[in-house]
Amino acid sequence: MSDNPPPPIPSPTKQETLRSLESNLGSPFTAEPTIPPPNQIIIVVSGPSGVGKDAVINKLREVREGLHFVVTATTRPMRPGEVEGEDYFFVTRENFLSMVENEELLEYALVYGEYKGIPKKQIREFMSRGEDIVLRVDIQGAQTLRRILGDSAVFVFLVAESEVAMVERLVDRKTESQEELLVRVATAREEVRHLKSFDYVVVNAEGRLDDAVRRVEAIIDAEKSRVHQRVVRI
Ligand SMILES: Nc1ncnc2c1ncn2[C@@H]1O[C@H](COP(=O)(O)OP(=O)(O)OP(=O)(O)O)[C@@H](O)[C@H]1O
Repeated sequence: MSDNPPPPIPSPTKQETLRSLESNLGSPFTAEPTIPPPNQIIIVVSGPSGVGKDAVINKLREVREGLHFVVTATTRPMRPGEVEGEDYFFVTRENFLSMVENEELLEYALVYGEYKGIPKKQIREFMSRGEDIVLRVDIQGAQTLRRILGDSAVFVFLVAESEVAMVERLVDRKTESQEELLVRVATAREEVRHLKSFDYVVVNAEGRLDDAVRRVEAIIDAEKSRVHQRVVRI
C-alpha cells in the first residue's frame, strides 16, 4: 500500500469548457455580432437665428467622422467668405422653383425673403454609404421636417444661455442690418415656444462652444445605442 495522494484531476481547458457548455446547451456558440450595426440617423440641428447653429456644426465637422452635413440650396446672395457647395448651393430663383416642381427637395421655405431647401438626393446618397445625416435648419424648417419625418429623425434645439447673449452674438457677427436684426430677434422670442416639439435641447453658452458640441455628440451616441432604432424613409 502506498501513501501517495491520488494525482490531481486536470482541470478542463477553456476549449473543453466551451465545448461542454455547447453540448449541454444543444447548439454551438456563434461569433455573429450580438446586435446588428445601428441604423443611420438624421439629426436636425435647429434654433433661433444667432444661437450658434453654424458654429456648433462647423466644430462637429472637425471633431466627428461618419457624419454628412447636408448642403442646403438657397436663393440668398453669398456672404463674404462663403463657398459654393460648402456653405450652400447658391441657386437662382428659377432653378430653385424647378427643383420644387420636380419634388427634389425634402422641404423648402421662404425665409426672410429668400428660398432655402434640402435636396433629397444628397441624403439618400450619403445614407446609402453608411453616413449619418446632419441637417441645419431654422425653427420653421424644423417644424416642417417634424411633419415630414415624424419620429424617424432626431431633433435638437440649440439655445443661448440668455436672450441678451444671443442678441449680442448676432450683433457682433455684423451680417445683418438694423432692420434685419429686429426681425430676427423678434422672431427668436416667438420661436422658443416650439421647443416642446424637439427631442433634445442643448445650451450653447458664451465661450463654451466645445461643451455644446460634446452634448450633441452625446446625443448621437445615445441615439446609436437605442434598442428600438429609428427608421428613416424618404
Ligand atoms: N458658444 C459661443 N461663444 C461665443 N460665440 C459664439 C458661440 N457660438 C456661436 N458664436 C458666434 O455667434 C455668432 C452667431 O453664430 P452662428 O452664425 O453660428 O449662428 P446661427 O444660429 O447659425 O445663425 P443664423 O441662423 O442667423 O445663420 C457667430 O459670430 C459665432 O461665431
